[in-house]
Amino acid sequence: MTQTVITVGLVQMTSGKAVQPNLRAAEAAIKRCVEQGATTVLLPEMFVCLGVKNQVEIAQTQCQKGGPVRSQLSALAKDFKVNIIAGSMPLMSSVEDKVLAACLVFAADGSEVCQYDKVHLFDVDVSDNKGRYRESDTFIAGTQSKTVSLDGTLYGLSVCYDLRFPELYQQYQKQSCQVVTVPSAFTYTTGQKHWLTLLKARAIETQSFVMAANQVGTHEDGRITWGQSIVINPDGEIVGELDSEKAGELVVELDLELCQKIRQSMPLLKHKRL
Ligand SMILES: O=C(O)CNC(=O)[C@H](CS)NC(=O)CCC(=O)C(=O)O
Repeated sequence: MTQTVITVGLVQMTSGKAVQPNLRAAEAAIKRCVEQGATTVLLPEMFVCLGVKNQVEIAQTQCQKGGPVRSQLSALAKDFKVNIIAGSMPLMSSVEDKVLAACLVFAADGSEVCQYDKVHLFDVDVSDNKGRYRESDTFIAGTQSKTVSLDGTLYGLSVCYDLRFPELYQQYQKQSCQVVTVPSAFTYTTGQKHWLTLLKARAIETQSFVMAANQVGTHEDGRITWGQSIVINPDGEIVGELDSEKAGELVVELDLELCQKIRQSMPLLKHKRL
């Protein structure tokens, strides 16, 4: 049945390099979200392993189909009867020694229902303690937008640096997505400057809810991420947010009728000329 008000959860965590402790932290956080009524939970980018060099090995031995990560997430979804939009994890690609940054979606019956591969790779110099980010050294870019319907709500999927490329979200607007998801590991430096503004812009432009779950704090590889996981409504207002200091969960209600109301009173899609 299609619901007009849904309850969603976002997980903000400080992922380290080892897979199992990260998975256990994600599991505990998902459980807390479900206890607060969430029926769909979003995990951040690379919740499974952040800042590692052996992504290929992790993809092959832990994130492969039927492997420990995907079986555990599937079991979690089924046991807690919750949809899980699993931020991202490294998955094998058709290119040797390169992995995809994949956002897998698990429905509440435990089935894997969608895979979105991060399209824009973060090959950027940032004035922070790390300085140089070259995601394409280990990752290969996806090429397609992806939507997924969960309990009758249509979600448009993206990951982190994708947020800076509005044309991806314009596709989700054209497909009438009600929610777009942005699991992230935004740096502290760029997050402080750009995170909120970009997320608000995407919500206002697409007239949909934006759910953004971010990594937070100082990670094992020394990098610092921004936190401030947040939900913004189609009118650009903040529905709820976490702080930029510590791990936690955010559970909020989304009134999906607001998408329709806003789209009716200001029909951006109809007014598009280019
Ligand atoms: O590499 C990993 O282990 C996890 N992946 C990430 O941290 C990714 C790629 S380096 N980070 C971003 O895309 C940050 C984007 C950002 O901060 C911005 O757009 O300003």
